[in-house]
Amino acid sequence: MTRTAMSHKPSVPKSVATVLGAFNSLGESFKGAITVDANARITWIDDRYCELLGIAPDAAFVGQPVEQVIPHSLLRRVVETGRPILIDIMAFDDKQFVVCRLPLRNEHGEIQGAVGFVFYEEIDYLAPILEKFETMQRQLSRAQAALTRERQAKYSLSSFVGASEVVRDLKTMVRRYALRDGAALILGETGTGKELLAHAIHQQSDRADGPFVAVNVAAIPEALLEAEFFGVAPGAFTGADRKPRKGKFELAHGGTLFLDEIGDMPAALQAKLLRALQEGEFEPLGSNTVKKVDVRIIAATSQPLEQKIEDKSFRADLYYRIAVLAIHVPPLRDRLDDIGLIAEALLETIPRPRDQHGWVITPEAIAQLTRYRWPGNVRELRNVLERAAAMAPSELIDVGLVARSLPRSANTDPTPPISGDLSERIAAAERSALVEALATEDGSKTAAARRLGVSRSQFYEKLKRHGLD
Ligand SMILES: Nc1ncnc2c1ncn2[C@@H]1O[C@H](COP(=O)(O)OP(=O)(O)OP(=O)(O)O)[C@@H](O)[C@H]1O
Repeated sequence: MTRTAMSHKPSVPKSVATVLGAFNSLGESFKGAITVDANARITWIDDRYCELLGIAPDAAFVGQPVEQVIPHSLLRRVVETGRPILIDIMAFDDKQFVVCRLPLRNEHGEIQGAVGFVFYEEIDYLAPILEKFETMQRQLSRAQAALTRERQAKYSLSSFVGASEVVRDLKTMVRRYALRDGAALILGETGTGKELLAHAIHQQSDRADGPFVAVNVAAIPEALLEAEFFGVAPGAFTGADRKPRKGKFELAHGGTLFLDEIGDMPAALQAKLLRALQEGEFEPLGSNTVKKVDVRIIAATSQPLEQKIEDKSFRADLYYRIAVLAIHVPPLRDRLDDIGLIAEALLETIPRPRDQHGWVITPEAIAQLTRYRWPGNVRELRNVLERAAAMAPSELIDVGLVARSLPRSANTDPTPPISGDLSERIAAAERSALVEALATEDGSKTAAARRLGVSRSQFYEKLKRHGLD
């Protein structure tokens, strides 16, 4: 139907007239009706509804999209889905009305349009429905507020504990990258704090007020990944799971999408992600219309992506797109100076027995922690401390407790705790450095010597002196 100004008053469609007669008998409670055509353009509005909407009955509304006259109308949904909305509540000013929307079909069952009826009911039997509606509205806004809080970044840069030089450099880089809006890639072993840094980048960026949405690519079954990322359009599936839902991309609109373990992303999804990054748009599953989004991607991986590019399991073009801002998080064994600070910060978060003030970790216990290689990094450190805390008879975490909480392999190193006079302490520190360098370099003496800045022969001589050869 074309948009025509109304020169004469349109008449009630025949199919509506009978129902209208019945509703008219409700008297004051019936507030009117409206009909639209198959394109959701208004074909008729009854006088009482015009009055309610505050428009003149002879206004030029015929032919206009229904939302232009009634912004929250759902009649378009009824013509598009062919499904009635038998009962609903719609607000006008400070009053709430009960509305009923039905599709109108021709004799072949084809959708011709829809009709909406409006009731205002002060009599008692609608009060429970309205009350329930208001309660649900309240619960919904509480749940939405909780969800918004949940989607805010949980950590700031100060949550990443550490004062060593590598960590200070890392934080400087994170601050710099936070101010740029491009995709970023965080690389590092498992448990090094990559997710924590992604939160921090978001929190320091102009997107801090927007959502922070995290997806662990490796944790989602491949068959569900696309729907999880890009959402599902209405009617995309005919099976049980046919509910339309938003994907993480859309949920992150205006904010940051953190893709953990991006190296595990299947090839087909990599192509879609690349397009979404390049064009800022994507198609939900089962839809042929594109959605535009404004999302910053921060990806993380503990796998060597270059190797995956070589064996063709990761797209080079996607890698170059996300690796423009690349951050390498060093493993914990490369920042052992920070272990005391990190351990103390982690202990603060471990519940302590009721009558204690707080955990106290002894210097010897910290020294013991620095002798381990930490393949699971800070996450493993937390586990070890939790184990020690669980065994502790008091608030004191001492070297014995730590030794018992470390994996058995860690305790095979017979390095004594650092104590005694200065020469003994220097000797113990040297021994510890030798063990540590060897562990970091996977037993390679040449690399360990280089790491410590001594010649190979000096290194061998020291190993011998400490009984480590
Ligand atoms: N420097 C740090 N200071 C304090 N806590 C840290 C630090 N680094 C990591 N953590 C804590 O260690 C745990 C693991 O960190 P996170 O999940 O960020 O690591 P990740 O590198 O993303 O791990 P994965 O690769 O396995 O996903 C978290 O509880 C985190 O809060």
